[in-house]
Amino acid sequence: MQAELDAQGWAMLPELLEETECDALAALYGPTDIFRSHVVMARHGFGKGEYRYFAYPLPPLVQALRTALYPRLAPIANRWHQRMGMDARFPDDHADFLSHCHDAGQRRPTPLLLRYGAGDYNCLHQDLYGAHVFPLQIAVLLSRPGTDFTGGEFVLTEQRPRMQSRAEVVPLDKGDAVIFAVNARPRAGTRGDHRAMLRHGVSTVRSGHRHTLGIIFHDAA
Ligand SMILES: O=C(O)CCC(=O)C(=O)O
Ligand SMILES: [Fe+2]
Repeated sequence: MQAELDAQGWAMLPELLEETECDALAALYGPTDIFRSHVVMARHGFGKGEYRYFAYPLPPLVQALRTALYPRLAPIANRWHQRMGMDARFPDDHADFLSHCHDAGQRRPTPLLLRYGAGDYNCLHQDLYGAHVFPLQIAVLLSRPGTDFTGGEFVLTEQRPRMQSRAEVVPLDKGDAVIFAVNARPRAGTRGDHRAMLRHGVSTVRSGHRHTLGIIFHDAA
């Protein structure tokens, strides 16, 4: 996972969740008070489809994933920041990082559930919610491609300084996760490291329904 992240700025985590866990998470989607807000993407020009940010306390599985994945990523995040000449460093424990976010006024939870139907899509974007940014995030596909939906591929683009963008499609199956750079990643070049900028999005869903769980490690202002 670490070698792939360093080489391409993203890596797959196959079979992160069981089928039943995916179904249970997708079934949470709806107008209940386990969510703090509801975003209809077309209203903001973000695409078409909708999502809801979880409220605190997060559902136990989401909380457990966020807490358990963070310490595996923090050393990579620290190495990336060093290579990119960025000052921020990340503690080993997610609770410690969150208290820095909270002290800086970034107090609102960012894990989210997304829901797409036929014709929906998610424009290329970056999930930045304030000055504190943990440079890696995770998305888990909760639906089965080819069965629950068609189209709707997870897309990443990378832009190097003064160069054209390159796109990759991440071949996720139900329960698979992708770890990817939130904004910049270090890229080794002939004259040392430089920053490449990543964006992510979802191509148009052709049929059916597609659900995703997003885990972002910084909280929002
Ligand atoms: O639905 C997707 O696969 C993308 C979700 C997303 O933008 C995110 O998790 O930040
Ligand atoms: Fe996103």
